[in-house]
Amino acid sequence: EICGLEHSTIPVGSPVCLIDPSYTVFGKNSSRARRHSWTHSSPCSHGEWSEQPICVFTDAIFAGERGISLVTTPQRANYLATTPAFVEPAVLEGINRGLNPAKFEMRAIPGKGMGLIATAYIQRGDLLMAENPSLMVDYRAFNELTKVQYTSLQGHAVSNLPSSHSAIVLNLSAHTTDTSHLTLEEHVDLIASTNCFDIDPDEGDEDQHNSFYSLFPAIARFNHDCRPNADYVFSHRTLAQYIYAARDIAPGEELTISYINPLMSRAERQGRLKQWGFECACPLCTLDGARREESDKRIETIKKLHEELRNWGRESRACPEMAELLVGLYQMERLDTIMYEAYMFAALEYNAAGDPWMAVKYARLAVEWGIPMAGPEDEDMGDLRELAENPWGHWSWLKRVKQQEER
Ligand SMILES: C[S@@+](CC[C@H](N)C(=O)[O-])C[C@H]1O[C@@H](n2cnc3c(N)ncnc32)[C@H](O)[C@@H]1O
Repeated sequence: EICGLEHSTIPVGSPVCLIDPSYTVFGKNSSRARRHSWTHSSPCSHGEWSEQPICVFTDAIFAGERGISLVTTPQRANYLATTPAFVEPAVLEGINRGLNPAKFEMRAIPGKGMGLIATAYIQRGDLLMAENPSLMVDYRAFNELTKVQYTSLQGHAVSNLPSSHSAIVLNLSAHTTDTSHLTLEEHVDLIASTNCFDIDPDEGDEDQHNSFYSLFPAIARFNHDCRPNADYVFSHRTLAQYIYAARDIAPGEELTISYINPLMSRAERQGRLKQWGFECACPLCTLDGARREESDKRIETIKKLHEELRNWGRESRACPEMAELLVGLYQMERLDTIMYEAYMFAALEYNAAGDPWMAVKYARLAVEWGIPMAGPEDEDMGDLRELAENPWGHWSWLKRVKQQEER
């Protein structure tokens, strides 16, 4: 209990509990140390073995009074409050808004609850949504607190949001039709487990071990497909999740993302999706026996090729033909959301074999497919741009040839 407040019912806009600046990661004397005016910052819970309390921090005026609630330690809340999303509101321009004109709408989808259907032609790379989280729950809460403690904090976190925002959150799928018998805490916990994404900490966050379980209420309406037509990427700068089209999409098609790693066999995928509480009936999972087996074999080969292509030691058998095989297998498997990976491997192998023109072709393809999926700030994208500009000056130039000569 660091704020002396049990249950905050403080009106929006009243900074009621300023966190001790000694909790900031920058230290008391740093110019970046600052107190954030959380509009609500209680209650707190302390796990039996925890070093720090875990509290609810709500900024009800975040993102044009949309609001955001964090369940985390004071130190991490204060760190997040120093990032551009909080201190430079201009970076949030265009986020949390629908497309104009709209290119999709929410409809009931048989067997899946609600979902999103394209109403206009969408091009690969088009931005479909950009949204800040309503709720971010530090994994420390799950690791250090009892279920009663963390569900209570989650309940407060949602109640603290502006009422129109909390109503949207409480209207999300809780993966069970009848929620009338549930307490608020149980209801919020079910909503969180049905809809949250794991968001890894950024480089400046000292607590690198704990991700944030994060809820984006509009993005939560995307259903799963093992071969989806859209993908997501998170920006720590804007604290927003961005969804981009991974291929061209025709009106009438459902917009989907993958909730899991696509490079898994059907049995593995089904096992993982059962944890989300549903049996996947996507086109890939419902292939007939022989075609399903072929898909599984392709995935197995892709994983073996990854091992060879990632190995820059002398013992690797990697070569451009192997990378071409990988590109072909990705295409056969319709791995549109990660196609850039295969192009990246091909660019590096051609360059390492001393074929600059094929290297530039694949580097350009990797950047073209990768920017919407991995984000323009992604390190690999920077490396591939350098390769495309100057293959001879790139670290991979003739790398495999030199190794063969040394043998
Ligand atoms: C993040 S929500 C997606 C939106 C949800 N359908 C709704 O009505 O708001 C995840 C839940 O949607 C349903 N769902 C998503 N993808 C599905 C799929 N491929 N097949 C069946 N149900 C699916 C499951 O109930 C899952 O727990």
